[in-house]
Amino acid sequence: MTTAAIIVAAGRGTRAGGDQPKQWRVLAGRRVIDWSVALFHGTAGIDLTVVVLHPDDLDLYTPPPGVMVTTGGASRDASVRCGLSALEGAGVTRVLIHDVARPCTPPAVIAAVLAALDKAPAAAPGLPVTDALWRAEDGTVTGLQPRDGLYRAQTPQGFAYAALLAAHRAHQGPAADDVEVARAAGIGVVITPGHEDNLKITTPEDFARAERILTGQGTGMDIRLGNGYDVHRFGPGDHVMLCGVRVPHGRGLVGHSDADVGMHAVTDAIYGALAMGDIGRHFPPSDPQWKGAASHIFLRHAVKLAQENGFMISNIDCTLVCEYPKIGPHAAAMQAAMAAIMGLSGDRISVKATTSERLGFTGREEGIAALATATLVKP
Ligand SMILES: Nc1ccn([C@@H]2O[C@H](COP(=O)(O)OP(=O)(O)OP(=O)(O)O)[C@@H](O)[C@H]2O)c(=O)n1
Ligand SMILES: C[C@](O)(CO)[C@H](O)COP(=O)(O)O
Repeated sequence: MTTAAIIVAAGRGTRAGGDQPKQWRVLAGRRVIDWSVALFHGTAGIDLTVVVLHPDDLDLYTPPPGVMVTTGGASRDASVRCGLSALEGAGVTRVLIHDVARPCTPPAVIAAVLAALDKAPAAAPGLPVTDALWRAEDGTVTGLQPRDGLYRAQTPQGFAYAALLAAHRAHQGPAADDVEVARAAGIGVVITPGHEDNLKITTPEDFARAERILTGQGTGMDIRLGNGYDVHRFGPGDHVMLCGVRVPHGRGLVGHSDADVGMHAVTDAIYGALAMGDIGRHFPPSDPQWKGAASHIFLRHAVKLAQENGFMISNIDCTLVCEYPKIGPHAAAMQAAMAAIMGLSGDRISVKATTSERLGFTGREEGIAALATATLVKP
């Protein structure tokens, strides 16, 4: 079984506007064509990739090693025929045809088409129409169009190679896509799951949406990661505050506030994920009102800032670095204390510890260090 992908890229992109066809525009740091080729070239299940270019564009494209280039025709179906012909004699058994203008296709969409081709001669992704459909004239609704059984067609569309080549050669007149050509030749086409992110860049507005998807923001989720690091030195005292828990110890930690080094690292991780500075910026040590302050004030502030900016805290991971006190016996209480302050369930907070093998300032028991990571999600 040899599977090829044909990427049709010979269109002029007239509806998308701009001073060059849409496949040459840069989105999220890469040209549209490069995103689309990368969906297939070097991907498991795809053995060969062919890019079909307009004759005027040949100089614009240096194919990655292993990618074939051929020239297209005056219409999409003519370009597909050029791509299919270029593969003759290459031993190809299955072929996927993809629009270069769909650079955001989720891998699962491609995988579903390939899987369906194991059992059917043709398969293509589609999305059921969910909105009501109107008929209209001059901007006024003239009637309703039943949407039952209607799908929005996407690519890649997959076929047994020889059957599609024969279907294209026999086809008379234009065709919207290869499913139309295959059906005209009596080939049944299975519908596989499409995806909203699999948009075809058609109009100028589509570029911004495609860019959001390609930068990971089009999933509807904005995911941020922040880290925090803090150190406090030991001084006189009979306990230390660590992650909201009073832990008996022969010495205390020195600081402007209660010196809860773990909670400070967690707080800074949240500020970091929000790109909103650190504790020192929000609670300056020069301000006497924070002298001896309980550190949950800082953590609550960071959590509130996250909420005000539309983020929920997905998880926190905090590591305390010290020889003593031993953290293990208190870790569960620390998790519970921070979960209560942050309004999270305990399984989203991790508190763990390590020694530094007696090396460095923590190894010499001069102080305690803490590192933390926070993941914030805006749904
Ligand atoms: N002669 C053509 C026409 C279209 N296509 C390709 O077919 C796909 C779908 O077509 P469409 O979105 O309509 O692209 P364009 O034809 O470039 O756009 P427009 O119709 O706005 O000019 C695109 O990947 C396009 O490059 C092609 O290879 N050869
Ligand atoms: C093949 C196709 O992408 C299916 O949706 C589409 O038909 C091609 O684009 P066009 O805008 O119809 O030319």
